[in-house]
Amino acid sequence: MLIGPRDDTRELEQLQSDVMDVTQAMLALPIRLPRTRFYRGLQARKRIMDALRQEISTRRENGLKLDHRDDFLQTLLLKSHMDSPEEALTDEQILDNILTLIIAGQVTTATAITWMVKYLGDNTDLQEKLRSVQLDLASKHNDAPLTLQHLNTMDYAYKTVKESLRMATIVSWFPRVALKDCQVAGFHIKKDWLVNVDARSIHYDPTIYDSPTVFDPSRFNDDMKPYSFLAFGAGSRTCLGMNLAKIMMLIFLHRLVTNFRFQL
Ligand code: HEM
Repeated sequence: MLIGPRDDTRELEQLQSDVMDVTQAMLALPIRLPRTRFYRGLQARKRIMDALRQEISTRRENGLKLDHRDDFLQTLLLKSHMDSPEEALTDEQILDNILTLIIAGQVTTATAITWMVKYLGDNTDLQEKLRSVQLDLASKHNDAPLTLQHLNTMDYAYKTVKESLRMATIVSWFPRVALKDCQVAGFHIKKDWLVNVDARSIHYDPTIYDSPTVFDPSRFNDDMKPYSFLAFGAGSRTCLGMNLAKIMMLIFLHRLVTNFRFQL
């Protein structure tokens, strides 16, 4: 989707391991010494950028318009090719955009799906209920390939996705800098203070969610308090890939429960 399918398995494995190293470095102490997690992340980032640079130059050599790839890198390249020089993205900006989307979208979604499988494996009664709803939907759709319209009818599955995201809280906190003195819920916050929004604590707050440690998709039958569900953040920095992630999780869930029965 971002840079098209990779033909070379070794290249793909290297990319996956590099993405993992960059992700882990983001949570490491910033010590630039060989063998540290941070240093490994920097090296991995450089390898990813070099590989992407190589990909860009190959596509340019092949002639962008003749190279009929249907992925995000191609879209950015074609756009920068057609834009006026002042508006066009530089290669470095294109590379940064692709790397951001790989890092922000890959491990988050994979981790969210893994937790969803675990919660359903632990709660086989809910899994059974979901299976029956999804099989019923599949038969109504005559087992046709899934479309957005189909996904929009998957109410219980969507609540299962949300409940998994609440309990797993993949991005646990969002660091911010206060731009001016302000008050939040009676607390005085001074300009330049570092503030952490603790999404996990909100997701497990019993005054917001009844029995917060219980996996219960039906809790989302009721209207929610504003800012009580922060799996994708909130406000102007809300996750850019939120809808894509929800779609990927829904499709995975549908395929999983309509084909397998599992327990952990
Ligand atoms: C289940 C999967 C995902 C979760 C839980 C998730 C979570 C988040 C959260 C909490 C933020 C806000 C961070 C903050 O406010 O500091 C965020 C931002 C972002 N996410 Fe996601 N994300 C997911 C999937 C994706 C995907 C699939 C993509 C793209 C392909 C993506 C791209 C981004 C980008 C670009 C931002 C930064 C937005 C900005 O700062 O303007 N995410 N994500």
